[in-house]
Formats: sequence, C-alpha cells, structure tokens
Amino acid sequence: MKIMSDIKVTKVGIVGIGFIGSDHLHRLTKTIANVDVTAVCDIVPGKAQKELDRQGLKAKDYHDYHDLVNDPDVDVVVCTASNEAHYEIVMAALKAGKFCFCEKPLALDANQCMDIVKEEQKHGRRMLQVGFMRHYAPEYVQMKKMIDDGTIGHPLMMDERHYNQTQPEEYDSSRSIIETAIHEIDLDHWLLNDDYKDIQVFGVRKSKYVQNDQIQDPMIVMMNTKGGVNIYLEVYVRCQYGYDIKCDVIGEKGVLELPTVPQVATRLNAEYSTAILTDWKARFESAYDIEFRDFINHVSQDESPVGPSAWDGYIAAVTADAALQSLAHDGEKVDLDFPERPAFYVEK
Ligand SMILES: NC(=O)C1=CN([C@@H]2O[C@H](COP(=O)(O)OP(=O)(O)OC[C@H]3O[C@@H](n4cnc5c(N)ncnc54)[C@H](O)[C@@H]3O)[C@@H](O)[C@H]2O)C=CC1
Ligand SMILES: O=C1[C@H](O)[C@H](O)[C@@H](O)[C@H](O)[C@H]1O
Repeated sequence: MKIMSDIKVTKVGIVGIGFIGSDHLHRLTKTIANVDVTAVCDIVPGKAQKELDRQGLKAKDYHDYHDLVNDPDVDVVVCTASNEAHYEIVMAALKAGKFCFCEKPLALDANQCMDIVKEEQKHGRRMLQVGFMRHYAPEYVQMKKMIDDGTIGHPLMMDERHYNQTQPEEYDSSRSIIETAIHEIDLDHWLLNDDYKDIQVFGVRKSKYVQNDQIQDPMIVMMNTKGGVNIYLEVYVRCQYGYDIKCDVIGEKGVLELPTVPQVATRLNAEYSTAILTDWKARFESAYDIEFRDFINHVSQDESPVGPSAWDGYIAAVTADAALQSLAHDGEKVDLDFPERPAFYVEK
C-alpha cells in the first residue's frame, strides 16, 4: 500500500483474480496511491490466495463474492471476473451501496446493462465506472482533441484493426464482439462525437488457427454513423504475430493515425526490425494506470466516478447485440437507434 499523504485510504475488494484481476491487483497495491486491497475473491479455490502469495500481499480471500461485497472493510468493489459474472457482481455491489469498477463489458447484453442502469439510478448519483480504459490512453485523447479541433476537417472514414495474438480455445464469436470489438464499439462514437446508424458484421475466410466452430475469425465489423462516417474494423483474435491495434481516422483534409507503443528499432545483421507487443497489458498500461488513478481520486473523496458509465456500457451492449444479430444473418445491415442519454449520465 503506497501512502502519499493523509488522504483517506480507499479499501478495495477485487472479484476475479485472473489475467487482468492479477494485473489490477498489482496496480492497486503498487502503483495507485492511498489504496488498501483488503479482500480478494475467486470462484476457483486457492486461485486468489496463490496470486496474493505470488505478489507478496496479504488480504482476506473469499470464495463467495457476496462475502466480499458485504465486508465492512471493503469500500469499493472491483469486478474483474469473467463476463458472465459481471451482472450479478455489479448488482450486488450497487445493492450494498458500494462504489464499483467493472471491467468491460458491463454485462452480457443490453437487457442486463439496462437493469444495472436502473439499479444505479436508485442511488441518485453515479456509483459505477466501466473499464473502457482507452478513453484515458493519451494517444486516443490526443486524437479526439484533434478531431474536435477540426485538424483534419470532418471525419469521413475510420480504418481499424483489433488483433490478438491468440485467445483461449473456447473463445467464440460472441466474445470476439462483446469482449474484443467492444473497445472500438465503445470508443468510436466517442471519438467522432456521432451516434451509430447501423452495423454489419460478417466473416471472411476462416483462419486455419481457429480452434472451434463457434467462432468466425477473422470477422469484419462495419458501422455507419448518423453523420455519415463509415467505420471499417477487422477483428482477428488468432493473428499469431502479436497484439496489434490500428486506428486511422480519414478526414476531409488529412489523416490521424494511432501510434503504436514506441519500441526500440534494431539495425542488425542486414535487418531492420522493431518488436511488436503480444498483449494488452503493456500496450495500454498507462491507460489502465490513469483510469484507476481517476477512479480512486473520485471515490476516495466520496465523489461519483466520472469515467465511462453504465450508460456507455449499455450503448455498447445495444450495438454488440445488433452486431451478433448481423453476424447470425450473413452480415445483414442492422439499424441502430438509441434512447436519449438520461440527464443522470450527462457530464456535469
Ligand atoms: N480492459 C481491458 O483491456 C481488459 C478487460 N478484460 C475483461 O476482464 C474480465 C476478465 O478477463 P480475464 O482476466 O482475461 O479473464 P480470466 O478468465 O483470466 O479471469 C476471470 C477470473 O474470474 C473468476 N471468476 C469467474 N466467475 C467468478 C465469480 N462468480 N466469482 C469470483 N470469481 C469469478 C475466474 O475464476 C477467473 O479467475 C473480462 O470481462 C474481460 O473482458 C480482460 C482483459 C483486458
Ligand atoms: O479487453 C480486452 C483487451 O483489451 C484486448 O484488447 C482484447 O483483445 C481482449 O480480448 C479483451 O479482454
């Protein structure tokens, strides 16, 4: 626990100690100031304690997340469990009156997300932030400013890539949409300040690296916005070569290109090469740090979080539901229409 001043120490409980739960455990104990991780929980017996031991940490280890949520020594619940558990964990945290950070996706579909929106609104103030960390990535923040400033004129098209080096064998098309493409689905309308009008999702030749018949990999996601911008996104979760995120915004008079994380280039043995990252931990490390520093800074002062909200999670889920509908119907275009953002979720 890093104590930087006499600011109140925020007591955090983390549910789900897998890949990102372990990373956020390290982040909340070693990087973010004035946090005490007082409790962890994982449904796999011994998994959370093993990670505590690996990181040299001490905290209560619960098997049932209800015990963590209701522990008076937990002020804030961080949900890094598998997608299908988000809904119940977030609802339990809200019902217990606890601030909550939920990794994306907020929940499995729009109906679950709307339930969460309604439960949060009962508190009369925001209690929840969703882990769409790219809103905090300096490179995306700069892109949004340049778009808003008219640097390239009005955006016309977006050309994106979201490639994973690999994913677990059981990864299916649903997860490619709600777990992988969900980042661009959430981000792009924010970058453009423009709502989506329709979406199409279809497959191309399946990669030989596909490991089950429940996934279309690669897949193409195409969205149009109400302002007429066309968005083209390639999702490929077994690209083999690395973790590769591309975002080009083509405007009337110029192009914005998302930079990759600077890696040393090598000129050696008649070769010129630079490393490619292999996963999200390093690619978005600074974004995760900034995201959690912002979240903790607010909730530690008993202030509502200001990052991506349950409504953002709902909008992403409505779009993801339509994406899955399109994919199931050979890429038919699915129209999108969203309810107006409630004043509850309009930035003050
Ligand atoms: N923001 C980002 O860039 C990233 C977000 N994520 C999100 O974080 C979540 C976790 O992803 P990973 O860490 O990759 O998965 P993972 O499978 O490595 O970890 C999930 C953990 O949750 C545990 N769990 C499942 N149900 C539970 C329950 N009811 N109670 C307690 N523990 C439970 C599992 O045993 C597992 O240890 C997913 O929703 C994923 O979309 C994951 C990676 C990056
Ligand atoms: O949220 C994430 C990561 O940020 C990666 O971008 C995805 O590809 C991964 O599948 C997902 O869990």
